[in-house]
Amino acid sequence: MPVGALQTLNRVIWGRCLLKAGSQSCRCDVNWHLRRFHGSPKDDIKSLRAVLNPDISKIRNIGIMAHIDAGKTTTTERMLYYSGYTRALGDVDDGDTVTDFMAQERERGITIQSAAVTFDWKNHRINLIDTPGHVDFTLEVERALRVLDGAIAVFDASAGVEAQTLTVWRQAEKHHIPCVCFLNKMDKPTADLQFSIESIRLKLKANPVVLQFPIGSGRNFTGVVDLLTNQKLTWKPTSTRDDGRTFEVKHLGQSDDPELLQAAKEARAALIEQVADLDDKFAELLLTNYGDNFDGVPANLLQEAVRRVTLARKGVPVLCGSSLKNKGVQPLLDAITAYLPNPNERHHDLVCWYKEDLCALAFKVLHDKQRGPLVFLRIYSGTLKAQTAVHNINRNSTERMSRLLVPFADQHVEIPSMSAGNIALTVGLKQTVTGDTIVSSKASAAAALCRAQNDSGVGKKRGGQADIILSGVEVPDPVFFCTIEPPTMAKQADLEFALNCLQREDPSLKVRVDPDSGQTVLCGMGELHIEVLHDRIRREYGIETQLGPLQVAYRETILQQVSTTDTLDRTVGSRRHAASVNLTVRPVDMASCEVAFTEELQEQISPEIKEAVENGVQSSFLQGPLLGYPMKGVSTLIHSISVEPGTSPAMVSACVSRCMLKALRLAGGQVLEPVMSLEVTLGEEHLSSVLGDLAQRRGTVRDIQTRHDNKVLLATVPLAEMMGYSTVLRTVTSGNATFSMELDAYEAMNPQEQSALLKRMSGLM
Ligand SMILES: Nc1nc2c(ncn2[C@@H]2O[C@H](COP(=O)(O)OP(=O)(O)OP(=O)(O)O)[C@@H](O)[C@H]2O)c(=O)[nH]1
Repeated sequence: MPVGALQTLNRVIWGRCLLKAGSQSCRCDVNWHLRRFHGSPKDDIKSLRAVLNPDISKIRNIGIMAHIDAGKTTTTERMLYYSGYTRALGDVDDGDTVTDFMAQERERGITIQSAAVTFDWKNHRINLIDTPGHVDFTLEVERALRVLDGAIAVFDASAGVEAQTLTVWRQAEKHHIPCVCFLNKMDKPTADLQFSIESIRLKLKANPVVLQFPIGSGRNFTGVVDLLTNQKLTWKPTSTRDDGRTFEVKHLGQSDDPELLQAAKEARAALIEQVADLDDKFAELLLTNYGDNFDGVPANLLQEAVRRVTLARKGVPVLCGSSLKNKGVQPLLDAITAYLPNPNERHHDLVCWYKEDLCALAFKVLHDKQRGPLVFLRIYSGTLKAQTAVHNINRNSTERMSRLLVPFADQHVEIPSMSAGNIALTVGLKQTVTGDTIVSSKASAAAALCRAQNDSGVGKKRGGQADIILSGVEVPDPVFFCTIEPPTMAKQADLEFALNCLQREDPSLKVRVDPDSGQTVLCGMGELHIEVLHDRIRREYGIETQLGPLQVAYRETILQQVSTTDTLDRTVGSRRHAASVNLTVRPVDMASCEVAFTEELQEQISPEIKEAVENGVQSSFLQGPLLGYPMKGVSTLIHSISVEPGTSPAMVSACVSRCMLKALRLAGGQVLEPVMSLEVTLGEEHLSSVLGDLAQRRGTVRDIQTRHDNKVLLATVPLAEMMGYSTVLRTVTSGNATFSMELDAYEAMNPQEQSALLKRMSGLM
C-alpha cells in the first residue's frame, strides 16, 4: 500500500470533515461521522482499499428492497458493521443509521431516498442501495433497480409477501434482476418459514430455493442450518458483547438433536432434487456421480448450480435470520457474493456499441449546497476520469466533470478514476438529469451510432440516437397536488430555486403554475411525499411555505364519438393566417391518448404541418374541458386539414386545438378518479370498525385473509376518500394496524359523485 496514496486519502477524508466542521449546523454530523468511521489508521487503510477499482468479477451492484418496515435498513446497518465499515451498530429506532441520513428519515424511522453504500466483503466490492418501502417513494426503487445487477428482497417472516413487496418484485422482474430472498425477523414468535416460502411461491409466482432453515423459533431462534454445507451456524451471546460478529460453525453430527438431523437430511435432499430439476448440468452430474447418495454431493457443486439457477432466474435462493438480533446477516453477505451476478454477467443492450469507450447512465441527482448537483452514474463500459469533459447524448451537450467520488451514504471519498461496472458520484455536471446517457465525447457517440447502424438490422429497426441511448427511468404520474406559497413575495425567487433543485433530485415531483390563479402548484405521489417535500423546503432552504389543501389529480375522458370541423381565419399585422380542420374523437380503452391521420392525408401532409397538427391535439389533451385535468383514453383521427399559404404552424396548432375543444365538449365529459388498492393488516377485534369506516369511504372489499392471529383486508378505495387515513386507522385500532396502498386504476366516477365534484370545484358547494 503506497504511503503517499494513504496520505492523499486521509487528506480527502479529513478535508471533507473540516469542510463540514466549518458549518455550524453540520458539526454533530461530523462528530458522528468521525466516531463511526475513523477510529484508527487501520480503518483508513481499509477505506483506501475500498476506493481502488476492484476487478469487475468481484463487483456486486445490489439493491435491497421490500415492504415498508420489513427491515431493509436494519439489515444494511448489520452488513456495514460486519464488513468493518462502521464501528457501532446503527438502529432505526434510535435514528442513527448510516443509510437513512436525511433528518426526516431519522425522525420518522423510514427510508425516503435510496442511499448508495460501498463496502467490501471477502474480497468483493458491494455497491448496495437501500431503497424505500413506502409506495410514495416508489420511483426511488425504480431508478435504483434500473442500474442494479441483483437484489435482495427482505421479508418480515411473520407476514410473508406484503403489498409493497409485490410491487417492487414486479419492478425487479421488469428489469430481469436476479434476486435472493431474506426472511427477516425470525425472532418474532409468529415468524413462519413455511408460510413465507408458500407466499413467495403463490403471490410472487417465484420458485423459492430454500438454502437454510432456522434453529429454534421466536425468542429461542439461535441460528440456521446451512443445507449446502450441512453445517449449523449458531450465534451465542458472549459475556463481552452481543453484536453477532462471532458465531459458531459446526458440522451436523450424531451428537445433534435427531429431529434436527432428520429435518436437515430431508431438506437437503429436497434442495438437491429441486436444483437438479432446474439445472441440467447439475442433474447430469448427479446422475453420473452420486446416484441416490445425496449426502456425498459436495457443497461447491451445489452452490455453483444454485448460482446458475439464480442467474437464469429459474429460482430464488431463500435465507433466513434476524437482523435486529444480529443473526444470519453474514451468510446473507456470502450469498450476495456467491449467487448474484457481477456486472459482466448481465446483458445491457446498446452498451456493446461503445466497445471500450465510456458509457454511463445518470440515475439519480442530489443537490448539495456547497458542491451543486451531484449526479450518480452507473458505468457500463470504459472509464470515468475526474477533471474531464463528458458528453450528454440526451441533452446534446458537453460538460466538465470536476470531481469523482465513491458514495458512502452521505459520506463521499474522492478518487481519480472509476471503471466499468461501478457506481460513481460526480461533481460538476450541471445539465445532466436522471435518465441521461453519458459518454466520453460527441465523436464517441457518433462512432457508437455508426457501429449500431452498420450492424445488420438494428440500425434499420429504430435508427437515430435511440440506438445508442440507454433506456431511462419511467416516471409515474403524480396523484396528488396542492398549491404552495412563500411567506412573502420577496421569497418567491428562493422558493422557485428550491423547487428547481428538488425537481432535479426527484422526477416524481412536478411543479406547475396554475394558469388562472398564477399560484405555484406541487404535484406528488402521495400525502407523505408532499409532506416530506414541504419539510425539506423549510429545513434545507429555510423557507416557511404555506400549503393549500391537498387535492386529488383526477383525469378526464369522453363518452362518445364525435366528428367536427373548425376554421380559423385571422390577420396578424399584414399577414393572413387561415386553416381548416376536420377530425373525429372517440373514447378508447387505453391509458394514454393518441392522434392519427387518415391514410390519404398521411401521404399528402408536409412534416411541418403534421407536427403543428399533432401539437394542437396534444395540447388539448393536457387540459380536459370539464375541470381542466389531463385527458386519458381519447383517440383522435384527422380527416382533413387545409392551410392557406403564409399561415404559421402556431396558427395551425391553434385552429386544431380549438376544434379539439369543441369536439371534446360535444363528446360528453367523464371524470376519472384514481382508485387505490389498499391492504390493511389488523387484529380481528378491529375488523368490523375498519370495515365500517371503509364503507363510508366508498371502499370495495376484495378479500379478507387470515395471517396467523391477524386479518389482512384487501380493498379498493377512491384516493379522494383516503386523506388522513393513517390517523383514522391509528385511532380506530389503537395503533394496532398497518396499511399500504398503491394506485390500482383510474375509474369513472358515478354521476352523483361527479356532479358533486363539479359543483365543489366551481365553488357552488
Ligand atoms: N423483531 C425484529 N424487528 C426487526 C428486525 N429487523 C428490523 N426490525 C424492526 O422493524 C422496524 C423496521 O425496520 P427498518 O430496518 O427501518 O425497516 P425498513 O424496511 O428499512 O423500513 P422502511 O425504510 O421504512 O421501508 C424497526 O423497528 C426495526 O427495529 C428483526 O430482525 N426482528
